[in-house]
Formats: sequence, C-alpha cells, structure tokens
Amino acid sequence: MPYLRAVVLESLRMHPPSPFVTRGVHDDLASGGSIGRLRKKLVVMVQDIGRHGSVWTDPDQFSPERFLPGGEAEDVSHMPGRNGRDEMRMMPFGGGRRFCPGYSLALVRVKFFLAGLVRHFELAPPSCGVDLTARLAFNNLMKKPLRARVTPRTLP
Ligand code: HEM
Repeated sequence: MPYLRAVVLESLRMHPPSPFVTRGVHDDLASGGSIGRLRKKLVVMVQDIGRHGSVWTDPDQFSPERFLPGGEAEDVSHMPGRNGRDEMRMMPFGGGRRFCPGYSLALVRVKFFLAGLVRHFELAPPSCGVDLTARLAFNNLMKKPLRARVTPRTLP
C-alpha cells in the first residue's frame, strides 16, 4: 500500500491532470480623479512546480521511491500549506480557498483502480514504445494515445 500511494503521488507530480490553475484579482486603479477597476489574471503552472529542478532531484525521472520513508518527498504534501509549512512543491489539487474538495475521494478511487488493473492484467509496452509527451490543454492529455499490450492474469 505505501508503494501504491507513492506511485500515485509520483504520477500526480509528473503528470497533473490539471496542468494549471487560474486566479482572478481586482485592483483599484486611480486615474484622473476617477477610480476604475483593473482585472488581472494569474496562471499558476502546476505542472512546472512538480518538475522544478530547484526543489526536486532528477525532476523528469519517474521515481515513486522519493515518496517513501527516507525519500526526499516523504513529507511533501499534495495539500499545499496544510502540513503546517508554507511549501508548494507540488499542487495537483490546487491550493488555498479553491483547493479541490474531492481530493480524498479521487486518491482512493485512483488507488483502487490502479490496484485492480495491476491485479487482473499484465501490462507491457508495445514494440513502438510509449510516448509520454503531453498535449497542453485544460486537462493534461497524451499527445499520442496510450497503446499497451494487455494480458489477463490467471488469479489463484
Ligand atoms: C485526480 C482527480 C482530481 C484532480 C487532479 C483534481 C484537481 C483539481 C484542481 C487542480 C482544482 C482547482 C483547485 C484550485 O483552483 O486551486 C479542483 C477543483 C475542484 N474539484 Fe477536483 N480534482 C480531482 C477530482 C475531483 C473529484 C473526484 C471531485 C468531486 C467529487 C472534485 C471536485 C472539485 C470541485 C467541486 C472543485 C472546485 C472547487 C472550488 O472552486 O472551490 N475533484 N480539482
């Protein structure tokens, strides 16, 4: 179970389903005796935070072990600001007031799905390999759809 959790967190670090979140802020703007409002938009690149070389060792390396005890990310929170520290080393579920309220359900579901998939099927890459290049959109998608060789396992 700890390794399953580590695989899910490492996947969310490298391939957050929401590659960015946005925030809108208003500023009062005084000009020529009248006051207007300036609307600014802030885009937080979630996917870049999870791969930042200043806070992650070998950021482009898929290494679930970093989330296990003794690993560099054993105490990293996917809930920024909620582990008593002000860190934001990854934020797949956003942060602050708009933090995803479905995060715990999502984590349980993803772990169940992954555990079931691996239990019932053997997965191998196709001869052409797997291209993990992402297509930047509102949701993170694979540029080339995943192809895999899937064989049912014989359960005891
Ligand atoms: C792996 C699965 C999921 C991911 C990666 C995810 C990610 C996110 C992100 C990045 C945000 C924006 C947070 C922000 O702006 O700071 C968000 C918001 C939200 N999520 Fe999720 N989410 C997931 C699953 C779910 C599920 C299962 C539910 C509901 C059952 C859910 C409900 C919501 C809602 C209602 C918001 C809007 C919150 C607000 O604007 O106050 N999410 N989610």
